[in-house]
Amino acid sequence: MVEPLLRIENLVRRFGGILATDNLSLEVAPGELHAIIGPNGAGKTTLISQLTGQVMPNSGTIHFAGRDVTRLPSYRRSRLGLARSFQITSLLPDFTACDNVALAAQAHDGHSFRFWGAARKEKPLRDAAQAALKRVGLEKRADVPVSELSHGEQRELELAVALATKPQLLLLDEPMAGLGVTESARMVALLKELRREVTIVLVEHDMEAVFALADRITVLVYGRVIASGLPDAIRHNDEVKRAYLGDQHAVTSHA
Ligand SMILES: Nc1ncnc2c1ncn2[C@@H]1O[C@H](COP(=O)(O)OP(=O)(O)OP(=O)(O)O)[C@@H](O)[C@H]1O
Repeated sequence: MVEPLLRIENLVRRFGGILATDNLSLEVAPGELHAIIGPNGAGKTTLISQLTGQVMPNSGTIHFAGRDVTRLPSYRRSRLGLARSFQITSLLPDFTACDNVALAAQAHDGHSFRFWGAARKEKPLRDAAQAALKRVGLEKRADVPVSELSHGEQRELELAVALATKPQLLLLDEPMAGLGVTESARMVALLKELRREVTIVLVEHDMEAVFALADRITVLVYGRVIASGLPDAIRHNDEVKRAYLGDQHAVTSHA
């Protein structure tokens, strides 16, 4: 078997009396799109935050690209190729789309924001930003301030910001949140393109999107993995149906 790009072993994280991550183990192979689903409060965001280093586990290990990154600070993980796209928008509204991406690329290269004024005009940074914008279909919106972009475009821009750091692994926390039907379809199409180039861990409530995109799906309930496997097996898993998918969810495949 290929060495996994991400290997999580026996991860535990408590918040007071709440066990947000309960002895969780999981592997993600290179090139895979691995979806993580589960009801509200199941611990999905807490897991992603432990992968990026924003939350430290109480115990357990995280290996990324063959290295133990469990105790590494976020910026070191980012340099190794781990990027997160945020559930809550982290864009600078008064800056243009291109500036936002260039800023992310510059921060990733280890420069402080103090040099931003000069960097803004720096050609290599702007070229890298334009390339990332092109990958998400926003090249014609490069000079538009974020505040004037639609919600769907802002979500695409968040992806471009993450891509500008040239990640090996992209962690996406609810990229479909708040999107309408047309915008969601665009996002699914975009992720189908991106998944050819980068390994993705996707946290998402939109089951149509999850089943259209995922190679494998892991289901969390109360911080615990209750099932992990191919989409078809998850769809038909009785415990998953009882705990999460239920009869009210019409889980259909786009494929
Ligand atoms: N900083 C924190 N302090 C205290 N409790 C927290 C903290 N972060 C998360 N929790 C708790 O940990 C549990 C898991 O929360 P988490 O946000 O990871 O779930 P989630 O699956 O991402 O939920 P959602 O689908 O609603 O985003 C919840 O019970 C939550 O209240």
